[in-house]
Amino acid sequence: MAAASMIRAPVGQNPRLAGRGGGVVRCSLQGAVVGGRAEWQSSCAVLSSKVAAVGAHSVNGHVAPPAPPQNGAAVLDLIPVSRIDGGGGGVPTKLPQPLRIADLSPAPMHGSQLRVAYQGVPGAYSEKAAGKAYPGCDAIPCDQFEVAFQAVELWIADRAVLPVENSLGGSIHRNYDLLLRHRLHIVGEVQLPVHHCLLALPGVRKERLTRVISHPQALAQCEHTLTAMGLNVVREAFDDTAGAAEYVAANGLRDTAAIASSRAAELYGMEVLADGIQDDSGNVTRFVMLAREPIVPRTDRPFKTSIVFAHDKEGTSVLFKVLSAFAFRDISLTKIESRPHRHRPIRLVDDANVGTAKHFEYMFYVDFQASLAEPRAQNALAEVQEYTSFLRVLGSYPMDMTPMTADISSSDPSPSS
Ligand SMILES: O=C(O)C(=O)C[C@]1(C(=O)O)C=C[C@@H](O)C=C1
Repeated sequence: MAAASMIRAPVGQNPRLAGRGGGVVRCSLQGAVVGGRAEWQSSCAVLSSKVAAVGAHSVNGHVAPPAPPQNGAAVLDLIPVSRIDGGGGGVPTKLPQPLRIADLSPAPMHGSQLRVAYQGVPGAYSEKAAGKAYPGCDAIPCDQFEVAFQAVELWIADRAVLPVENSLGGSIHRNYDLLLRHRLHIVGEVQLPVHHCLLALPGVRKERLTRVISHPQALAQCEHTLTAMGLNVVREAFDDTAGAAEYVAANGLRDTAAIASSRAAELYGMEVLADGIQDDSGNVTRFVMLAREPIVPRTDRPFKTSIVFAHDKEGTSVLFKVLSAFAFRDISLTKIESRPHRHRPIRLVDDANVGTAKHFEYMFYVDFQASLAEPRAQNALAEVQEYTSFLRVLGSYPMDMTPMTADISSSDPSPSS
């Protein structure tokens, strides 16, 4: 898997920089807004999500087609952007490259050279998950989940691989919300064993540490082990695990450790103070693979289908009826998640005698173990539609059947949809 340039949000939209009030910011990256998009003095290329939002489609000097073709669109090459001189000189160290014939060829559908967006920087677990999902792909780091969604929508990437749940930390709610807000399809899943290390600058001893930084999920997954190690120090959230390691290294922080992977230690010149610090040795994160088009569901291997629905009727029986539509057909549910209904978060129910009751309204996300190609799944969904006011199939895709103990670098390359 080749590393690629990073896609970043502009200063105003970057949660790493916004509202932290002296918290963790990555001082190694000097922010500047140039020509309507933010660029940082770093080795990474930058695409602002603001630019993406207004549809400028400018990537490192290249302009993507405003209305991408439906099939086999050209995928533009990401090259390092011009760097911004700290003194304001703005001397570009690398100019935009001319488009080549190869840049105009249709996006490959399998494996090598597929451009896969993930959230984080090289060394993040999401990068590893992208490599498991699409061996040999070009992994494209993005600074936010939302940017990874947009990168696929704007044809800058062919796929996105994003975490949705962890065996210790639970659901990654942000991605559930984004799945609903965007129109991408789930085309596969990968489950990645997550093995955390405590990283510090070479020569730093544990006793000197006053702070541990990492992704909130990683901090949660190591909470008890850190305490058992006597590390009752400040724990601070960072955008991703590898980014935390990079930050400690770039700023020479000798009082701060990061929780990240051993690959992050190698990449950023950090020392592993402790290995395997997750609270459970079977710590696993599940990622979904997203694409612009759905895959054709099949029945020759185990499939999972993910749906989201809402109902506008009162009472709990709707949920019961929906779930029984699967139970009666012997379809196992593997996951159920509820999120606040964005457009109608509260329902007021007037009761003449007692007053006004206020109920929260929810969107329900359900994963079930069947392919949409199976009549029993189609019938279950037809029934669910009768009970619900809104129903969307997020995807029907092959289940990740890789043994948990397998070394993913040598494992069966899973579904490459
Ligand atoms: O920060 C990273 O390295 C990530 O890839 C993100 C992430 C997550 O969002 O859950 C992925 C896997 C681990 O559970 C910890 C963090």
